[in-house]
Amino acid sequence: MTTVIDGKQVAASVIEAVKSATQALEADAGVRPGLAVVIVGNDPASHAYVSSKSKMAKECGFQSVQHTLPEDTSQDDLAALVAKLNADASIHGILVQLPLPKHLNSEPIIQSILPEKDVDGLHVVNAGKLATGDLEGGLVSCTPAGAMVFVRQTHGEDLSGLNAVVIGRSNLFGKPMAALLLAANATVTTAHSRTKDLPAVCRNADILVAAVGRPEMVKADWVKPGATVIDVGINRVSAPEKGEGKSKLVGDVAFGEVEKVAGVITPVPGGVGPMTIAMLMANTVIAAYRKAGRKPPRF
Ligand SMILES: Nc1nc2c(c(=O)[nH]1)N[C@@H](CN(C=O)c1ccc(C(=O)N[C@@H](CCC(=O)O)C(=O)O)cc1)CN2
Repeated sequence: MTTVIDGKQVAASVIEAVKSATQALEADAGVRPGLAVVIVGNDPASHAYVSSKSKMAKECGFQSVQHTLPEDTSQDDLAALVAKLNADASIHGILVQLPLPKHLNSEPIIQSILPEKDVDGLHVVNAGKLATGDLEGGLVSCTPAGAMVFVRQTHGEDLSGLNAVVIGRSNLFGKPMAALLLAANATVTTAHSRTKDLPAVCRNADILVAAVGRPEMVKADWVKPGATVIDVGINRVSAPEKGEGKSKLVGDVAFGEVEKVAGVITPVPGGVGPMTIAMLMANTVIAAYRKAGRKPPRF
């Protein structure tokens, strides 16, 4: 029997743990976690994600601040806002929603966030800590941290002897996911658009993680029977079966056929996606604990 992971349910249990940790920190140190979310421009999907983040931060008991900047915001104005948030002692986490409008360069903006407030885990200091196996000292990118919760629930803490394949090598997901799997002792292959015979590489995986942004690319005959398949893709495709002009979300995995082969699989929607926001809340509470000189809980 294949297990279909319920990402909403797992995310809800992370959120409950974040709420308890927030209450404990306020009671113990008088500190309320503060999260600032910055969005530039008019992208509707980004606005939906940001309003979910701000709403969830409030639900967790945080001080939640949202900065909505116009499409024509300059690089200097955005940098000035980040500098202001860096200097604000009531803000423990800063997140700049990606992608930014095309005229802005995201890299210097991300690198200007103080590493201890970089709740997206994208600063080179946090990426470097993860790459060197320091999982306690830094902040880990939210989507891979969430995917890793599923992996731990399925296989436990120690992945010794298991082959893991991550398809995709982005800084936001593929590289940190590979580093997390390696830190848990898996034998890790990072595959990408230049990988030769990708289906054969994937068939070797006990844990297969797809993050390429190509709708339903991973087919049943790419998957080892019984493997754990984590789908990170979120692709909007047309769905004429739902009516003219209608669309639906699909992952990078052809769920209908892969479900019959995999041992464990995440759906899209309702798999890794909800964990992204839950782990952002977890990172914010971790940052607040550290600022207060307290040992943060593990999520
Ligand atoms: N600064 C960042 N920007 C972006 C990140 C990020 O982690 N940091 N990730 C994505 C977008 N994202 C959060 O920002 C995100 C994507 C998807 C979901 C989610 O819950 N998806 C649902 C489906 C939602 C829908 O119906 O459209 C699901 O998969 O079930 C949450 C957050 C890019 N930008």
